[in-house]
Amino acid sequence: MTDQTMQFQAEVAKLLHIVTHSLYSDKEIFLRELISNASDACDKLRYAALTAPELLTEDTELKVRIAPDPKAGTLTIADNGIGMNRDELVENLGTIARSGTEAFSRQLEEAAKEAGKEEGGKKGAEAGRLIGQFGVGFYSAFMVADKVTVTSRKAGEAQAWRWESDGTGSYTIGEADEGQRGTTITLHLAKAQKEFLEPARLRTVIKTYSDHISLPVMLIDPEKAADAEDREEQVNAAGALWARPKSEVSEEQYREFYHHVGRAFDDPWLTLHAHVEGKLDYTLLLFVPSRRPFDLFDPDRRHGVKLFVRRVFITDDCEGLVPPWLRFLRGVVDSSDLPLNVSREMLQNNPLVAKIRATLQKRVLRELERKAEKAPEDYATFWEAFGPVLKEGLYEDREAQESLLKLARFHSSERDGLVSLADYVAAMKEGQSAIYTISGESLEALRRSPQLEGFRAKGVEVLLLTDAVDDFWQNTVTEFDGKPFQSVTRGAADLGEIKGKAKDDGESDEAKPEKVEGAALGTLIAALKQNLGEAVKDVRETDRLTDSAVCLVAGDADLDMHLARMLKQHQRLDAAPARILEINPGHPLIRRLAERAGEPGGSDALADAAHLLLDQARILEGETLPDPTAFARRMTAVMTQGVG
Ligand SMILES: Nc1ncnc2c1ncn2[C@@H]1O[C@H](COP(=O)(O)OP(=O)(O)OP(=O)(O)O)[C@@H](O)[C@H]1O
Repeated sequence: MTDQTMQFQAEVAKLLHIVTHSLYSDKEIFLRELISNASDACDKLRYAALTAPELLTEDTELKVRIAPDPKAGTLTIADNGIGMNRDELVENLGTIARSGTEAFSRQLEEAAKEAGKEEGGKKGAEAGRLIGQFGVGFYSAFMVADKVTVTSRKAGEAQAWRWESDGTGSYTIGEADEGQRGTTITLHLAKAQKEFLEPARLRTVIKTYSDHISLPVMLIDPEKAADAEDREEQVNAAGALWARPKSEVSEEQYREFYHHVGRAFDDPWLTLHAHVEGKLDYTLLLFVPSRRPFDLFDPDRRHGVKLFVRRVFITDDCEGLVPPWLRFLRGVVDSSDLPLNVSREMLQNNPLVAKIRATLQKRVLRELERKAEKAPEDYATFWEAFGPVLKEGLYEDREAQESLLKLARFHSSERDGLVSLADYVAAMKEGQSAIYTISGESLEALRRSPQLEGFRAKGVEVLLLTDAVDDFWQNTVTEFDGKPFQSVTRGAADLGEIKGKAKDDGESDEAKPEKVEGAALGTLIAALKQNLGEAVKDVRETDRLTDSAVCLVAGDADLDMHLARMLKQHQRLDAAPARILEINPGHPLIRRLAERAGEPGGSDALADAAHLLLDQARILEGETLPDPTAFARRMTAVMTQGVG
């Protein structure tokens, strides 16, 4: 059968173009990527052989072999792992079957464009980071090779296949003669990349990036005769890194292991390595990345912790091992108690796994607490990246709630930087009984919210919540340290009870604007209600406004306004419940309207004004008006009167 020519999936073609043209720095990482894949392939074979031992009856010493051939100008990376059949070659090396691919290639293109401008440098590293994060691992071969040939025979199958490409748009695939199990990747090195034929250079690269790989990585010396005993040299330390005592593992080794196991390019922000002994014996080697992976919120995203049983890789998809709200973790759990032949199905609802998870969770939270205490600024960068995910735990896991509330940080209306709930409580004013919050799309928008005015005037701190998850945990978590959470856009403000800044500053009550009170206020409120009818739930005075005339808030028992808006946007709610229009009795406009309302025929005369006030409040909320035409008509009428 002749070879077939196939086109790369569009995204792959685009990535390849970027990989071959724009990444100037760190070309040597191609070797790390290919060794990493080879090691994974051996892990997979070892796991498959647990239930199908015939797969591993011959060629039982799993290893990776690196063979430079200076005469041919090629570098070969071979493994005797699981291998790939034709369909798998097409699927794995011709497409990227992952969600988020498009967003990724866009980011990459931008980073690459910038890198092009400055020849490598920081942006080059940025592109490299993105590549590592996405794990386009294999394609990095094209950073150094003009042509790549992959031959592979899948364990348990007879036919070997050859895949070949020069990295521009298409590849060929056809039957191959070689019969060795596993995958052999031959890189036809580009002229400028011949350094990767030198054993000394290869040795350094392997040592640097792949020392932690648990199977032997052998380097073949092309100068030595094929039958020479010392022709093959093991370059890496081999042996599971996580099984070593902490004292014997260097920072660099942890980092490189993290890159391998986490498919990452950044430095780990936190490394947690523990041998747990007792009723259960297991080892944890976990990492918190320093950067947020681009697909953290992808609903299909899984956690990145691999499960091993006595050094044998079992799965990277053990659902119960890590709570979803810690899905940013990377690393390894190696258990001595689970049976080696445990199937992935057996792992579901497994009590041993649940126990490991409980300890893992506790340890990670404890480490985070330590970091938060010892290095608050550093912790703040972590929180910015992963706080939104951790906060999911507030409603998903009641047991973790208390620890998570301690770990949570928030932006505030009164201070720069992030504050903890303990900080907040310590700064509460006399007479203040609740922890005030406001949620919305962005800090800027929230800071402009009219609902904050009265709080600001009194120096009462309000936590500014901008993550989508904030609306949800607030329905579950009712209090911290005995203080209830209270949204300033829902229910009444009890500012009257709080002794605020104004008084502390010695400002007298006389300085406050004159307020509409008593019957006059009652008449105005009645007039507004009459004119607005069903459009509002209620109209009432408030002390939460100082500069604005009006604002909207949700009723006590209703959904908070931001949540209602979000649900409506996502078609999860037909119509947001009618809100309460609050008016500022000290505002000149409200005073003027109150006078007008008291005159004969006042209520009818205020029809336009009532609707304009409501529309204005809606605009302040960033909402679209239900009837813009009516708004324009009323506005024009009022302006005409005003100008006239
Ligand atoms: N040496 C190999 N042996 C067997 N399969 C391989 C080998 N190299 C790559 N593959 C297969 O090709 C797929 C794609 O590899 P690639 O390096 O592009 O990404 P990846 O390893 O899946 O990265 P990530 O884990 O970040 O998704 C792998 O998932 C694996 O299934």
